[in-house]
Amino acid sequence: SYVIDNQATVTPYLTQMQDSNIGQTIVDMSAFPNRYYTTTNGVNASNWLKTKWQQMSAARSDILVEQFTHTGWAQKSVILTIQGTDNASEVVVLGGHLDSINLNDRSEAAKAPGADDDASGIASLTEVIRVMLANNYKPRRTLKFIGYSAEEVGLKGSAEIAAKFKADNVNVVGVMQLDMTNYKGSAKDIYLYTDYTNAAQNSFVANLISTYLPSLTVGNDVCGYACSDHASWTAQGYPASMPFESLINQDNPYIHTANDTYANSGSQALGALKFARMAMAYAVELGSDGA
Ligand SMILES: N[C@H](Cc1ccc(I)cc1)C(=O)NO
Ligand SMILES: [Zn+2]
Ligand SMILES: [Zn+2]
Repeated sequence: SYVIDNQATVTPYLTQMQDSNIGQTIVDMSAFPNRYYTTTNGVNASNWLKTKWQQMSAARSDILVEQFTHTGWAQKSVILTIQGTDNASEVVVLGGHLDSINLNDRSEAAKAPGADDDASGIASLTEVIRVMLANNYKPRRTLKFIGYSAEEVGLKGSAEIAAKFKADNVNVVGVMQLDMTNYKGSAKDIYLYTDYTNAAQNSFVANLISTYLPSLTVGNDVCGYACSDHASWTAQGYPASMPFESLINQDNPYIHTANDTYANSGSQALGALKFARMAMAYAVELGSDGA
């Protein structure tokens, strides 16, 4: 249910979240020459994320980090699962994509740092995981953090994963997509996209922001097409939301080029921290619900 009743847990977690950690993850992840879904660098970036999440969660026997092998390309998606305690059959998904693209060069040596698109989203999710683990948080529902492969070439990774979840009858009660969280292109802080998403969950996310992050301003917009991995989940009938950094006509001009760098996001991660905190509130409020 969309009742907000975990302030005692969420509020202290939010204060522990740090932009410096998010910034470091963006720097580390955008150091790969590219993360394109068919290159060696792309495969290495996936393995790097798996190892990072595995090392973070090594002490927790209720946490599994695995890679999802896709059909027809080498770069795997990465899934970190925190098994729920007494309502584990209900699943909450938070995702971002780990691949990147340079539209002018798809070769092995292409420069596609993808700092904002979408190292920022992965870094935001990683800070959520870090603070949850630092506090030994144990959700009642199962939480799945997913770094999708091959988003840039038609949401291929999330399409396969969402279809598999549906085929396996997984009861996903909510999905949040973080794709581009660190470039402030518009006046407001967070824009909830209303197409290819779920209206009721979007209202819940807006309520989470006004409850936990009252200084942040919220807007709405539409993509007009299936603009990120949330659309793969919506296509399978699951409720998804896509909080985004800007209005569609003011999106980061550097994406999909060699210039999507941390420096061109202002060499800061205060923007991504806002999204990380929103994601934390979403994950704990939904994750803490019993059957
Ligand atoms: N198409 C998306 C970028 C993108 C997503 C939403 C909006 I609004 C504008 C641009 C993409 O490249 N995701 O990786
Ligand atoms: Zn993206
Ligand atoms: Zn992109």
